[in-house]
Amino acid sequence: MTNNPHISIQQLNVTIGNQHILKDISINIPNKKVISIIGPSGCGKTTLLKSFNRLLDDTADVKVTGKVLVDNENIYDPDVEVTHIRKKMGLLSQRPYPLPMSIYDNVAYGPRIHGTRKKADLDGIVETQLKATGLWNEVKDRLSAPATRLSIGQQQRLCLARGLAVEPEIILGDESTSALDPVSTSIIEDLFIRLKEQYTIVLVTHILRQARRVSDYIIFVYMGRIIEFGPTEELLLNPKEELTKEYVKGYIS
Ligand SMILES: Nc1ncnc2c1ncn2[C@@H]1O[C@H](COP(=O)(O)OP(=O)(O)OP(=O)(O)O)[C@@H](O)[C@H]1O
Repeated sequence: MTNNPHISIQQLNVTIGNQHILKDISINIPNKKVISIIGPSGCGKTTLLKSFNRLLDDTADVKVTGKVLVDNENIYDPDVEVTHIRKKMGLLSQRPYPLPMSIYDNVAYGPRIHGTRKKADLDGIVETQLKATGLWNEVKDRLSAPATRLSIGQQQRLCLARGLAVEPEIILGDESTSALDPVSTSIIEDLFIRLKEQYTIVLVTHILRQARRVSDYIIFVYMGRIIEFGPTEELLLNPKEELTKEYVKGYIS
């Protein structure tokens, strides 16, 4: 599983102020799988996810040491361009944040920034990505309507379509169904499962049932350290470490 990792984290340590948040993290994230990061509140899940696309750069008083190799390139090398890294990754946050513009323009936004100008090309991208996220039939007759008129679940799928439109390789999700109703949650989960044919997907989730439904592998984090990493069923049903056992006990019983 780790022969050809998409993301390889080596001796990553993150300190914010005088708090040591992530401690000696080393892990290989396999290509084109869904990986869930689980663990108790405050253990460092979001910080770990943010380290993948250098979103921690925006945090005051942060110190990052170690390496995060994406496609064998250390994204923390001083000469690496952050925009180049971010283009490889789409981030889906807890709540959908559609841009204050039409449905069409939300999806076309990224490609336009990256230089796609022709209407026919943009039309093609918009249709492809709205289809990929199962929205096309729901919105094809109102592409020029404001994105904010969509339901929250539709907005989250639109944000996913917007991210996919710049052709990332990796999708990062930070509790990206936590604001959604069960039906929309299930649609997004199904999308993750489908999209892993093309993308590596790393999700932070509090919901162990969701981790079981969607992921191939699970990373269990506790107090800033990776305690266990393994195939989903194995980690949830037959964990090796006592701490993992304790954490998943509630889920099993
Ligand atoms: N910008 C920041 N400034 C100071 N401390 C921070 C900052 N961001 C995160 N932390 C601290 O880092 C630790 C890990 O936070 P993080 O958000 O990564 O945890 P989490 O596991 O995702 O938590 P939750 O499940 O509650 O979202 C926490 O103690 C948090 O208070």
